[in-house]
Amino acid sequence: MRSAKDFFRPLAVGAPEPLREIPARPSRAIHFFDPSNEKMAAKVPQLVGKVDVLLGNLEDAVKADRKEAARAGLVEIAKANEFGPTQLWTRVNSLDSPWVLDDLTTLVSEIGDKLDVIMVPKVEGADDIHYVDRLLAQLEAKAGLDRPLLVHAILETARGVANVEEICGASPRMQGLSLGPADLAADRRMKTTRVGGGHPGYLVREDPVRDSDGSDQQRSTYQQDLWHYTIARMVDACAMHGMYPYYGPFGDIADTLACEDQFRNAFLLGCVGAWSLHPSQIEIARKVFSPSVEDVAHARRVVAAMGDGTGAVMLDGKMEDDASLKQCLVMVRLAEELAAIDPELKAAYAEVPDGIDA
Ligand SMILES: CC(=O)SCCNC(=O)CCNC(=O)[C@H](O)C(C)(C)COP(=O)(O)OP(=O)(O)OC[C@H]1O[C@@H](n2cnc3c(N)ncnc32)[C@H](O)[C@@H]1OP(=O)(O)O
Ligand SMILES: CC(=O)C(=O)O
Ligand SMILES: [Mg+2]
Repeated sequence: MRSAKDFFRPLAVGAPEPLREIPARPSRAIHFFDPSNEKMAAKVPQLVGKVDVLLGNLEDAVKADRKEAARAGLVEIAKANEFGPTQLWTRVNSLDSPWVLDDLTTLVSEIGDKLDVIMVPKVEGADDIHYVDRLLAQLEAKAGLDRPLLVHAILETARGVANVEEICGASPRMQGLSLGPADLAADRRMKTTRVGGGHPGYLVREDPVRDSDGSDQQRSTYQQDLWHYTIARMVDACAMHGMYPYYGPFGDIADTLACEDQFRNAFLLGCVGAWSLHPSQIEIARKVFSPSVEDVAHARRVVAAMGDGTGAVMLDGKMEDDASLKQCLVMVRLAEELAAIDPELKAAYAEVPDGIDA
């Protein structure tokens, strides 16, 4: 077992020092593209500055005979573009695949200075992260990188979910977690065939109500969220370890309304972003994972009303105190982070006064 004192020492001679804190960078949409798909790759330069994260996907959804083309395509795209405020991430192939070693070796040595985060699929425990951690340190040292690459794990097996806390605590590189609902459903033997989202059969029904004539009234049903348990576990594990949780993919591209609902549930529960698989989902994620102007206005009013941050006050008939202030500060800080990279939001949030009369 490593000592706590060793945790922030590089794992290879010459590798950059690990970060002590994961920077809170806006990442409302992690936009997936297949770098071997010419049409998608051609759209990447137009998306720079319009999406928080561009992710070159090398794993599932890239055909086996296109794996090398995807890897080479990502190297080409990274070298040919400046990404400004947009982060560049990749999803490498799974650790048991024949491609992942070349993915990591090539990407770190060729474009390690451009990449921000490496997403690792099907992470099952701390040992998977330890393997990637040491290998990245060796590759970073060899490439002469001056900042460490961060690691993001997808939770998509039952074992991964069972080990979520140890995965998050396995390395100071750990940036975040995403839900992998498709593989997770298969691994758990859930009886669904979708990529994320709900299911009409997963519901509760209200109790029977009998009319005075003895006939049964129509009983309402309420669809439940299949993913609530897993997302809640991810949120707690991430908060505990100073990392960021994300809803994963929503595969029904045409159902923009349900996509928005699913993303919003995740936002309200503590997630900072979701994946976009198609350009049409970028705006949904941007909207959902940016606090509303009204919420920011309310949060600022509470901050102003709470003065030194202690005690209790009444605002609009409701009690506010140290704890509700902390929630409001989460909202205000997120608004500030987003305003720093999003001029439209900056203008919208600026219209909201700081004072208690908003
Ligand atoms: C369970 C998981 O692992 S989820 C993560 C893995 N899956 C993915 O990454 C999927 C990524 N997305 C896709 O492959 C595609 O968006 C699909 C297959 C879902 C739909 O593709 P299409 O049928 O081509 O969609 P559509 O016809 O609406 O595309 C419109 C345009 O947007 C482009 N486009 C589609 N998706 C993307 C994308 N993710 N990024 C950039 N451009 C895209 C298309 O190439 C097309 O371009 P064109 O106007 O020049 O012809
Ligand atoms: C996101 C992903 O990889 C999955 O749902 O399987
Ligand atoms: Mg998967």
